[in-house]
Amino acid sequence: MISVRELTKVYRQPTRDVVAIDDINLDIDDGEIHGIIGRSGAGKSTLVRCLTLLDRPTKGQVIVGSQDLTAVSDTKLRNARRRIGMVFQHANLLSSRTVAENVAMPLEIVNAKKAERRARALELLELVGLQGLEDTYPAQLSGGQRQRVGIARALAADPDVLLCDEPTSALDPNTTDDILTLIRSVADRLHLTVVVITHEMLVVKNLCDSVSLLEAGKIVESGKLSEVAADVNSQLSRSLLPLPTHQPVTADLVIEVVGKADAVNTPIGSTIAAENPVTVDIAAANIETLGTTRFAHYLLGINSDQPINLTGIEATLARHGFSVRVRAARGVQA
Ligand SMILES: Nc1ncnc2c1ncn2[C@@H]1O[C@H](COP(=O)(O)OP(=O)(O)OP(=O)(O)O)[C@@H](O)[C@H]1O
Repeated sequence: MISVRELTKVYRQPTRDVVAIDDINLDIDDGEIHGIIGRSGAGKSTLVRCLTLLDRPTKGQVIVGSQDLTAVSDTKLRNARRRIGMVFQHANLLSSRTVAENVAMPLEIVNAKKAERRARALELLELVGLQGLEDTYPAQLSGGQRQRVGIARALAADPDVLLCDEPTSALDPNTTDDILTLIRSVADRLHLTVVVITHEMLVVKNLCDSVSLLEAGKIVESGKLSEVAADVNSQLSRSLLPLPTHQPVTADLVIEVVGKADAVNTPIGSTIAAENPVTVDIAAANIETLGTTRFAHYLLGINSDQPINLTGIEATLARHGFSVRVRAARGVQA
């Protein structure tokens, strides 16, 4: 379990203070993959540095397992940090060292014997699918292979937590998919808790169990992927299940609805019209699988020759687990 409590980082500048991280609270369960998504300047890099205590937070706690990293002395911190393996955007491998030597570097710091380092490196290289490449040099590898070496190196000291900072931002789409699949499989096999910092929704969609949205140093939304996706009012839901471009909708009532795609047996329009005296047009739709669940996001234009009972429509949709957001209403009963 990782717990972040009231984490705050203020950079004091001569003319003003910059609050880069603003009172963040977060709990990540053991074995969970949690994505923290934010735009440029949201505070992602600062958060990574504070989580690893490379930068001392101004206030707050970072608790890994039962150890409060903010409470340990600088000398003990080096040991405590070994529980967190780091994966970066660029693997930053040493070009003068072989792949196996790069993987084993964290073990040099703890004075592991040469044979032990080599054995561990070979084991990890097999885990990340690079068996046979142990004696090659980084320059002989592709970007994706170098990132695999970076992941193996992050696992060398047997961490409990993997902290991935923009792990796929420098990779092409196919290699991104491969690396995300690899992170998922090593996390499952080694029962790691993973924190992924990213600006790419694709990473959240394809890798994470839960997600937080970071904006101006604050977490403004957070939850299990399936929960945030199902909430039509959440910004994350709109990014996870974006509607395709569509014509402007003119109708008495225009609503967006999100829910589990398999929760309705008949098309959504028939489901609503069966219980309400209205006609329903689907103006746009997106059905996507997140984790193991298929979600549907619809934009619906609803018309009737009598005043529309919005509460009745919401009740029908709620019974099927759909959340509703009203975009425009002009023929709706008060
Ligand atoms: N050392 C520093 N001194 C002063 N301000 C800083 C410092 N580091 C970061 N900041 C400020 O803190 C805020 C968050 O920056 P940070 O680099 O953490 O964001 P980010 O989400 O990682 O952005 P990017 O994706 O562009 O790297 C920004 O306003 C930035 O200008």
